[in-house]
Amino acid sequence: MMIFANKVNKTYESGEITVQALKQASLTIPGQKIVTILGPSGSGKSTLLNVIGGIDRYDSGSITIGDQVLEKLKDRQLTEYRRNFVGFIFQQYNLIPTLTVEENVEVGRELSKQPLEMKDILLKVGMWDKKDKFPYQLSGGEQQRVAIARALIKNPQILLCDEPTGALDEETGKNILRLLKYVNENYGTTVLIITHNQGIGEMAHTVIRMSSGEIVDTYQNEQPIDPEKVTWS
Ligand SMILES: Nc1ncnc2c1ncn2[C@@H]1O[C@H](COP(=O)(O)OP(=O)(O)OP(=O)(O)O)[C@@H](O)[C@H]1O
Repeated sequence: MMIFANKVNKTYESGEITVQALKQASLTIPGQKIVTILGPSGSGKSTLLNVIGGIDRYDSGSITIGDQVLEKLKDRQLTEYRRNFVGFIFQQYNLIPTLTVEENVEVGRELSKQPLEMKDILLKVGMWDKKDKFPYQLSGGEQQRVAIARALIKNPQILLCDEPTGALDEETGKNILRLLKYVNENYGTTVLIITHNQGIGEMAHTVIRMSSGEIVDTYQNEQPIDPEKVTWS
């Protein structure tokens, strides 16, 4: 699903301070790609992900996802868009501690109109044999696999990942990147990955660099490398 943003602006007001988190941000991302968003802390990466994902509204400009123009959607339609088209993955996994692996993933399934099969998804992420465990009984990498399953079971067109490997060591992090690549190749999902790790840019089809709310650079990798070969930092 194609993502198209044109001159998007977003400001946050907190007290007397105004922060312009997105300044005239424009980009075009063809469908079914892996895209990484690089940039220093506070450069607007999460804000960009949140407006694309329909978590947050923007002040001006336009975002088109497939055939939906987000600023034209009413709140209820934006919620529907988010539920049916978008999966989110965060650094902190955000699993519900009192629910098992399967129950956590069920939360994602119930949100969607066209969910995938529970067993298929848990097998794909390698968590079927641990479906009755609780989050505290799992390693960080396993918890992130469950979070990915919860996002994937919705069968989203777009998977938005905010520092998905930020809390993981190199080996576990690369396993998660391999899983994201698998998802992109086998489900045709567009995968957007925010990262501080420049090396992750090498496995993407497209790299977007942000600074002070602006998209300063976008480039394509002719030959994205395998996640195993990513330089970790
Ligand atoms: N809800 C909010 N209220 C007020 N200011 C905010 C809010 N969210 C973000 N900001 C500000 O907007 C700017 C961009 O923040 P954003 O989180 O998008 O940056 P980022 O590049 O994702 O940073 P990081 O890498 O640290 O997560 C920052 O100056 C931040 O303080």
